[in-house]
Amino acid sequence: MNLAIDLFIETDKLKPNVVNRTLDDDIQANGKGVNVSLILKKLQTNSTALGFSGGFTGKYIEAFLHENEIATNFIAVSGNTRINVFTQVLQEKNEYKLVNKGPEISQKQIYALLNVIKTIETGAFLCVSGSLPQGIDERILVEISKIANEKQFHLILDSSYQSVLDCLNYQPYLLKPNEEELASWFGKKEISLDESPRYLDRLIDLGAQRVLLSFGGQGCIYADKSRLLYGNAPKGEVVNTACAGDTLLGTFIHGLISKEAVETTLRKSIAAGSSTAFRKGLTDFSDSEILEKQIVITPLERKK
Ligand SMILES: Nc1ncnc2c1ncn2[C@@H]1O[C@H](COP(=O)(O)OP(=O)(O)O)[C@@H](O)[C@H]1O
Ligand SMILES: O=P(O)(O)OC[C@H]1O[C@](O)(COP(=O)(O)O)[C@@H](O)[C@@H]1O
Repeated sequence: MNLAIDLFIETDKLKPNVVNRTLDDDIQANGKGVNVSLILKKLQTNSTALGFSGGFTGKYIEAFLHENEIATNFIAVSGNTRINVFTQVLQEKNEYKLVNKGPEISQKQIYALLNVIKTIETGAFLCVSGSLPQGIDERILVEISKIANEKQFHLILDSSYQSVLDCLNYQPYLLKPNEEELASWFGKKEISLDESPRYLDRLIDLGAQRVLLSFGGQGCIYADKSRLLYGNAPKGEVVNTACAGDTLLGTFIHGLISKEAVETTLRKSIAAGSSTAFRKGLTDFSDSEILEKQIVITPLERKK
């Protein structure tokens, strides 16, 4: 719902109160759902991007999607679609991620989006990713889950909000937390890779049909009722981890739509996510084969 332009900056140093001249910069049409649509398109799967679009920044994203032959059905709002800033500071080896709130959305505009969602056909896939712009209560996720359950379309949720747990009553098709989100849902500071399977099992017991847990440089775990699989992440030089999760998810959704074996899809998705982490923008899948060779998919034992 919350489109974004990502401004990516590379700088040697970042010092307060002086002019910091940067080494490189790049502007990318973005937002979690937009990234999923872009990745699907690179894999020859069509989608329609939904959400709220405002001002010149919203128009830039719409134009970029159209250039890439991706359909859009955005609700126009006043104010500007946000610009998020990602700064790579070379001397520090640190990445600073500044993510803004997004424009204010009115009740009428929220209803307009819900009405679009109500027209989604049985068997289709709806991916709801990322933060909500201002004026939208997180309970909208529960409302969307209810609609998905009634209409029987496949709902994918990539969201940090606590309300995701209430969505589980409506059996969402797939959840994509990272380790921080999983920990916060269960009121914990952190959850290690080893500890995570039992929390994934709890999400499945509560109603999630499948969960894809991303673990940054440690890779990813996939869980459904019958399978629990782990894939390591390949090694490489990290350039910009923003959008790695969206790449992983977009590639995974493509695999689910194509009814590929889950082990194959998991390997391809981790490779794609890492490929995005190893460059400035989204992967073009050119290094997928090489990265996939480093990934081993291992079944994990379920602890009772
Ligand atoms: N440091 C890293 N090294 C290699 N791969 C990475 C790294 N960080 C992220 N990735 C890849 O991107 C995927 C998603 O990363 P993650 O940071 O967990 O997502 P999110 O952005 O949703 O938090 C990982 O499963 C992995 O494949
Ligand atoms: O919707 P949110 O949670 O505010 O995050 C938006 C940001 O997430 C990203 O899409 C990246 O997400 P991931 O790193 O999880 O793949 C950014 O590039 C974008 O600016």
